[in-house]
Amino acid sequence: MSKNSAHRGTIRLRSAGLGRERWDVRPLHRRPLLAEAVEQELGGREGIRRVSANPVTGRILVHFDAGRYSAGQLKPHIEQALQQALLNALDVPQKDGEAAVPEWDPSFTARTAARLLDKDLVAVVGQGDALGGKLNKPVALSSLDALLKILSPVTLGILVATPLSNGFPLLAKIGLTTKTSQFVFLGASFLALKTAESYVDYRTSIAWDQYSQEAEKELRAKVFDKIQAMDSAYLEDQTPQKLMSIVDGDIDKIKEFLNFTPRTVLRKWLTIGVGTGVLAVVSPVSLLLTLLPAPYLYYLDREHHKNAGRDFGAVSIAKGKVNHRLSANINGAATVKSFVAEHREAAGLDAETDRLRESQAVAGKTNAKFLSKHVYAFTIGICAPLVYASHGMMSGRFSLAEVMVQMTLAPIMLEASTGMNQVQHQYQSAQQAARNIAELMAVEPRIVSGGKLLDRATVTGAIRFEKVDFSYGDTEIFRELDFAVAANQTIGLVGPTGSGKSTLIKLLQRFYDVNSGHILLDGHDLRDLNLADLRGSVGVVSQDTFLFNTSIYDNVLYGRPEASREEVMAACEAAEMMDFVNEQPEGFDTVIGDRGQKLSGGQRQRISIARTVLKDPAVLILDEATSSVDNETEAAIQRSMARLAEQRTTIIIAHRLSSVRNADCIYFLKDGAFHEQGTHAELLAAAGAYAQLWHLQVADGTVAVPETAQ
Ligand SMILES: Nc1ncnc2c1ncn2[C@@H]1O[C@H](COP(=O)(O)OP(=O)(O)OP(=O)(O)O)[C@@H](O)[C@H]1O
Repeated sequence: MSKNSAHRGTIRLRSAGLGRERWDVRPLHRRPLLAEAVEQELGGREGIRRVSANPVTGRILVHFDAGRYSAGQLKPHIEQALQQALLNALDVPQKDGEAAVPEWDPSFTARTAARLLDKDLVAVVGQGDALGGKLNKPVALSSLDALLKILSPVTLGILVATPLSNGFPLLAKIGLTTKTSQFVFLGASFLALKTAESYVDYRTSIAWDQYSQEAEKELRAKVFDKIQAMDSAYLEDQTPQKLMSIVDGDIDKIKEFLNFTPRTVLRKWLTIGVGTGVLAVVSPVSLLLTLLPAPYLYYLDREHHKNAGRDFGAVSIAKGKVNHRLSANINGAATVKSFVAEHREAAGLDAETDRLRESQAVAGKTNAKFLSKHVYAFTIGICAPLVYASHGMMSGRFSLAEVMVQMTLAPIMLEASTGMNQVQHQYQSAQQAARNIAELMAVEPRIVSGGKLLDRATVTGAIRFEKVDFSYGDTEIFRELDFAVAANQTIGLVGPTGSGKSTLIKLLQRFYDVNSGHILLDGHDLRDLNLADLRGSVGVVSQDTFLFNTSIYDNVLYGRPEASREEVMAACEAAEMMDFVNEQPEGFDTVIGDRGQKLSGGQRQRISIARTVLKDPAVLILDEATSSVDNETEAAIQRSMARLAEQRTTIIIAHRLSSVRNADCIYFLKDGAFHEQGTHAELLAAAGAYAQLWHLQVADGTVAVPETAQ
């Protein structure tokens, strides 16, 4: 058979219309990365307008200029795109200017695709030689374990046959001439083998556990480091659930795979290998009969996997819906109660649990059906070699010992030859998990620390924006923005929602880099500065305070972990939080709940201020820090913030203008540019947008001010 005919159908035209064709491209099946790469490769070719590759179906839909290609002419382009995508993925070096593989070679693609599958898993799990080397011990123990598991039942079989046998010449050769001595020897050997098996079994489990746990630990640390190093643009694009599913679910899948799959495969192959060797000597016919039912059992297994996948998928969806409703009800308990919706919610839950029960019943039936079929086929399957062996004994072809060997080996080998679907499933699931991890690890953070160190104690906090252009993707936010804040000055940033105030602060902390222009801190371009020094010099108190589910004390200490207890206390005094801390049941040791939900907005805000006081940054940013509290609490918080603002550069962002009234300069930002700037008095006198907003807020009571201040 020629190489090409062996791979006929790898790429096949499925349907065609004017300017569009759908192709079956088998190597894309279940390979999302490859599908994506082929989309790019093919999409870049002349006359191709749009390509969508579907890794679930292994099909590719191509829209093209009808005048450029006629029906079926796309095949060589798909072939080349596929091959090129594989070469790129494998980093195969290309000769200068030459196409890497000029001719389509399906067997190359099949081989390369197989390597590509391994590549992700190996790259993710391998992590250099360290873990690879640590495989020796579990592999050796597993092999020994598998060997013992097959030797002990065979020994038992021979032991049982001893009283009715004529004695074993092999044992006679080592001096065991009587049946009794052979019986005792075989009994002792069986006991020794079983004892060894039990011990080795235990050591094997531990060795694989250790191996997989170490892999999990290293992997989790690497993924966590990677996420920590990612820039804001990337993180804002991801949902927390997606990252959590990688850090948690995908790493778990790889751990489970490493813990169980290699040892299962080893055991199966060794059992089949050794069993085949022994049976081939005792009786090749018996070997054949033993393995005869294996393909049918494999088929049963495969069908079951398909059906179970479908049915248990439905169970998992139904379960997800029940859980979702339960968690929405628990989290939104107050809303449910206030709308007196308990009965409605209970009825909804009832319907969901009914659907769950129905789907579980279907899945249970599928399982039971499979089990009974499997047991039936298995039992009938092992009958054939056993009947053959018994008949052989009657006709004098086999001794009882030989029959016993066949009887013990047949079920063990048959069992070993089934269940490969499960192994395959575990492999595929680990592969997908490895792909997700590999994708994450391949993302390069765009914000990289500069080399210039800053002495945080001597930073003055002078800030300058020079002709700063910035956009989120295509959305332009700032164009040639210029402004400066002198050291120790306090400025206010106000303006309508969406005008770019928070973006300016993100740029100042280098969560994003400017498109062009410069932002300088103490005369240094932020991109040149060591990132930790830069961020250590800037402190932010925002409306969106994130607190950890630990004690009040630990949350404040987060600002500067090396601070002394006295320093923490002083920071808390400055934030005027001692009164409320003393009212808590356990004072500073009170644990404040997830995100600090056991505290009020104002109390959370004060912890956030104390944390920033402790950090003692040269530049202080107050981003809507008092927007969620009442006027009285605002006044108290502002006192603390005023203390915090002394001797440092402060930027106050606020919608409530009373928060910025005392600033040295107030900037009114609109559509990414400063429309007005000046002191409160100057801006009121100018009677522009700021003054208008101020009068509005005074009129509706948003700000409470003495008459003289108006
Ligand atoms: N991560 C992001 N990706 C894309 N666009 C963004 C992102 N963050 C903000 N924007 C957009 O940039 C513009 C400025 O947003 P920004 O948060 O800086 O405004 P703001 O003045 O702080 O608004 P507010 O007063 O409501 O907090 C808005 O149009 C917003 O939709």
